[in-house]
Amino acid sequence: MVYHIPWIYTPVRSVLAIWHQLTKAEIPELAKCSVLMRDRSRVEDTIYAMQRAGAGRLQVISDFDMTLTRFAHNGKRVPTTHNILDHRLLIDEDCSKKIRELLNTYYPIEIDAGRTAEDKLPLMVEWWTQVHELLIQQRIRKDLLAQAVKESSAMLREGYKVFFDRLTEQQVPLLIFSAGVGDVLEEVIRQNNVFHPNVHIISNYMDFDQTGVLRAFQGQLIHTFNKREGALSHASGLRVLQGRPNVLLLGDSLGDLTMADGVSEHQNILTIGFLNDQMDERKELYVKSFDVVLVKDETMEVPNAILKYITSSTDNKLDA
Ligand SMILES: Nc1ccn([C@@H]2O[C@H](COP(=O)(O)O)[C@@H](O)[C@H]2O)c(=O)n1
Repeated sequence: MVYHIPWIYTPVRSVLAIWHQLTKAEIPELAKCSVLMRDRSRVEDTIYAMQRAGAGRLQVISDFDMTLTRFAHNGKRVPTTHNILDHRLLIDEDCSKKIRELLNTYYPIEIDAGRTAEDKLPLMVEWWTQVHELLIQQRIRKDLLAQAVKESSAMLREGYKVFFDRLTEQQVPLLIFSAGVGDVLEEVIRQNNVFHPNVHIISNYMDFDQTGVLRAFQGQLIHTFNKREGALSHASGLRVLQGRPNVLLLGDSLGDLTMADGVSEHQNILTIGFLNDQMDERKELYVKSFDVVLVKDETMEVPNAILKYITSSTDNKLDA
């Protein structure tokens, strides 16, 4: 009502604005020049609302390849979970050549800013299906996967340990939702000592026969642009995620934005997108689509700072 009295309107608004500023999230990492935001105020309000709700109401949903793992290191591409399988122990030269040709054909399509997701979808199915067929023909042995991962240049982003450990300490579930290969993904996080009990994975898992030889892939294929289906069929059923309406979502592809579609009665969703490749072509689209965009940032610095802020109220309670 006071708002209807003009002379009181401005002071009340100013006091409210100052109060808002004072109580807003203070995260200096958001001021880095690699951080882009369409609406900084909305980002801060969302983070603040999540902080007030606390760690007990939070879940984190993250993509894996090129989101939790680096895109490049020392100027060289870091392998995805599929590419880790391109190892002499697992596949022969001819298969390796074919898989690389497919990557060179389809990866540019996956990241093409000029094509729609609908347009890309059948082509992604083609890519994944052909590669999985080739891998099955190679009769890959389960017992050799760990060694292939060990000898690969797979690398999680700098600051990954802080990220995984913080979530574990705060008992926040982490759902890794990946169109990569689940068995390889598990091995990467196991070898980095962060496969904690709060980590849940939805991915393409291999199906081995009794002798431990790859014979198929389990369940419905997950590729970059059908994560919504997986979110509705698998993630929505995960009991550990129930009663956690606030979501911190991390991805590197626009398809990753649908990973939280299975969260019922969500309250606050903050999306963070790593823009690793084709920066100039995709910047505008990413800023429109993700709340926070991290341009060519190989670290977990910003997600860690946001996470620390959101879970800081629980820290205080634990200290008390
Ligand atoms: N044969 C393939 C198929 C896909 N990729 C890449 O893996 C990424 C999928 O995994 P997410 O954890 O990011 O969902 C995807 O972005 C493809 O570029 C591949 O390298 N080889």
